[in-house]
Amino acid sequence: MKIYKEFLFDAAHFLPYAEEGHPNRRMHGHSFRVVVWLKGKPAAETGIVRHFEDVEREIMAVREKLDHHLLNEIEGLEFPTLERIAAWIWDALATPLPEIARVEVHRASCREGCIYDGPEAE
Ligand SMILES: Nc1nc2c(c(=O)[nH]1)N=C([C@H](O)[C@H](O)COP(=O)(O)OP(=O)(O)OP(=O)(O)O)CN2
Ligand SMILES: [Zn+2]
Repeated sequence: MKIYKEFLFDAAHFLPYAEEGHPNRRMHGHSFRVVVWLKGKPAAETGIVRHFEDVEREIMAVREKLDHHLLNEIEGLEFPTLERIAAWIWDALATPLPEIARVEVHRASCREGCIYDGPEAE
């Protein structure tokens, strides 16, 4: 069974590999919506896979590191594409939430997104 929790963040970034003069190379901002999925068997005694309070605490700690930051300045996000952001969030949550099964990062304004099912699914 899978459960999910969403969070939103806003951040600035630029894509250093873009051509000189390309808008992607200039610093700009986006609003992101992230969906974190956890997979497991609900415990017989509680009926839950993982308490949403635990999930909320961990994803808010991650959100704190991303929201209103320049993503390029964050270690591991020097090339802050949707793909890198999804993998970075996975890596940040994999230890505290080992039931993690998927990270979705959506950028609604561009109708774009990325789904990452972890390193073993690559
Ligand atoms: N595969 C990917 N390609 C691109 C990514 C990415 O993360 N993965 N990111 C970008 C840039 O972030 C770019 O800003 C997105 O550009 P674009 O789709 O042109 O959207 P806008 O910046 O115009 O969107 P707003 O509506 O202004 O938010 C490029 N490629
Ligand atoms: Zn961008």
